[in-house]
Amino acid sequence: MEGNRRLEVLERQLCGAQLAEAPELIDDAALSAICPKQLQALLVHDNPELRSAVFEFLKDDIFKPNHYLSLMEFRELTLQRLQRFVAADFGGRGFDVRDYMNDPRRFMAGLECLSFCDYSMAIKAGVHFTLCGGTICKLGTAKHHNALLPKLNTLELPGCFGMTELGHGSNVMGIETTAVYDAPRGEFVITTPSNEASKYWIGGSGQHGKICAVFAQLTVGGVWQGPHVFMVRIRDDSGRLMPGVRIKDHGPKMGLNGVDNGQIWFDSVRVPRDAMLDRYASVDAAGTYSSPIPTVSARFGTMVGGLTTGRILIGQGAVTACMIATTIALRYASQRPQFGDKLIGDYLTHQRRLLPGLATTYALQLGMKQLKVAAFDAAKPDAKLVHVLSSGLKAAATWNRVEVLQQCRECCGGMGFLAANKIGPMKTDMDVDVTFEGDNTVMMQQVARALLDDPATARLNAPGSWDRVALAGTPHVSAGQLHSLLQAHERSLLCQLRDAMASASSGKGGKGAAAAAAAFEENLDLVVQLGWAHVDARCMGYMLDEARAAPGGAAAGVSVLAQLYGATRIEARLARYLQVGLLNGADAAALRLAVNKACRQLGSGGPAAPALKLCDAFGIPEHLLAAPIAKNWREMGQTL
Ligand SMILES: Cc1cc2nc3c(=O)[nH]c(=O)nc-3n(C[C@H](O)[C@H](O)[C@H](O)COP(=O)(O)OP(=O)(O)OC[C@H]3O[C@@H](n4cnc5c(N)ncnc54)[C@H](O)[C@@H]3O)c2cc1C
Repeated sequence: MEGNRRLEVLERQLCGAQLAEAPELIDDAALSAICPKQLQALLVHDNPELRSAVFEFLKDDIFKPNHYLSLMEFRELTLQRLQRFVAADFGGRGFDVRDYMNDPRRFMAGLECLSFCDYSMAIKAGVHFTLCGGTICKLGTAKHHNALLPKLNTLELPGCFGMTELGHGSNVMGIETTAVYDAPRGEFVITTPSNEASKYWIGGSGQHGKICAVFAQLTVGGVWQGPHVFMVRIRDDSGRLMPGVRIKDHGPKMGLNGVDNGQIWFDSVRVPRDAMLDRYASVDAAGTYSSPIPTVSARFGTMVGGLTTGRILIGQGAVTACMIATTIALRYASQRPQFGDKLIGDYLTHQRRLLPGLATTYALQLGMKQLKVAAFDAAKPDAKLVHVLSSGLKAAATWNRVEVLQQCRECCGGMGFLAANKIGPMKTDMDVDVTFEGDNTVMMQQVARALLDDPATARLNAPGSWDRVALAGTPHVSAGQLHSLLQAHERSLLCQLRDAMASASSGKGGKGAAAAAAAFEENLDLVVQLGWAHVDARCMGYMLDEARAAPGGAAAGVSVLAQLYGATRIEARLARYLQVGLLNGADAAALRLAVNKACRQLGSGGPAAPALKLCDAFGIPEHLLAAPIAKNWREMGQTL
């Protein structure tokens, strides 16, 4: 009897793949209620006047794309663009690096707008203002602020950020450059002890940089104190290299060629005692080192923990790129027929390739919004939350960008390959965002580590089997079902990793923390999946919160996309859901049909497709869309 029932269940599950009917994800009434204006207010939520002023400023001819320039001409143009930016007054206050401390949202908003125009300009500005200027702001004290920030504001002192070395990228603690205090002369001596210790990839150092925030291992009175930051002049006012400084220009890269990256060696370069950024540690004239933070690792963690703005900007830039590329590709799809009258946007494959990316772009934009609230608005920011969100969202946003831009490029066919249509140059210029400001694989490990270190993890129960959330046979899949699936998926990974580490550390021959760390490494594939799972569940939660609080026309748009987002994130990781029993074969089949149906609802209808309204809500100014196929492809080569 029991055997028969099991056979029946098995049969139902196997046949379910054919029999499932499409449950509804999206309600048609919600689609017609979408209001782009209300949605835009929800998505872009701070400094509207500054944003409009920067967008207006970017109408100048100097910001028009020019794909015919040589490497050196492009670098020169990028520098000139930045000079224009620092000279602009943007309705009265201009752009001020001190806003990194005083008004971080304004600081972010000003720089965010540049990535709508050109990534080289955005990154050259980011290196100068955020990495160099922000480091001075956060790790320096009044003497550094007063002496350096006014010169950064005018670009009199183009700044660089010297953290990475040839031999030490992701492992920043391992850098080898040394700074030894010479008490009789009251100076630090900065040295590159080996070629592997040369500063590598340093943005702005190849040609234009004059000052660099150099990370070096500090020794005072023979005692090693760990990495600290020193402001070192690398070129004099007329642009000649300083004594003891050697720089090799990296030359052409696969993209981002408006930025002059370079490699730097320091040969016993002497800098005054004041060159050390001393907010968290200082050395007095007699050579006494002091810091309120007792250990090297805690001190370094505090120093780099204060520098998350750059990481947030990179994540936001990736979301912006997805907005631009998706808008271009969907607009083109809504006008371009192929095989008779059928618009390419009406093919299911097209909808399947573009619309999950649109939903993810919304999810990540709302995730970035919450990250900014956590990082900049709280009276006392929750450092752990900021760390988890900034690491996870940076990785998710940039990996998502890789996928979205590739799909958009392919969906535009040959037109996607034309530089004038913007997607291609964005793809090559931005490819590095998965690597810099924290390599994505390493970032996802940081997320997982923080989750596993949380004492609440130890109390999570891991059931023998996970409760299935039945999608097959229901007429409608609710947001609650999707969200609880995403959360259960995250919990399943968390429990599996926690148990693997716990049994390694307590098992026979286990060696406590070292054995747990080895188990973590043994399961790095799951570790990265956990990072993703956390971001997916959090973003879905943020979307649902926004939908509950927003006015009707915005709530409709967010909840429609939350449905597609949740469903497609689950679909992308289906193997795990099936493996742990959160879904069965019939649910998987039903999910596929539900996603197909939702994509049809959003993407069909040519220029009237609801997806286009959702793109309008990004509020991208027409002059910054700058792709002829986003306007009227039939006029290519004539008026466009
Ligand atoms: C265009 C560009 C501009 C840059 N600008 C600057 C700048 O201005 N200033 C600056 O200081 N730096 C800069 N960088 C450096 C950048 O931050 C580093 O490239 C980055 O930190 C990665 O280091 P890496 O290149 O040595 O790669 P590695 O750390 O060697 O990583 C190589 C590969 O190994 C993997 N890996 C590494 N460690 C682990 C691990 N623990 N577990 C699993 N996998 C691992 C990574 O995922 C990656 O795929 C720039 C880089 C580029 C490309």
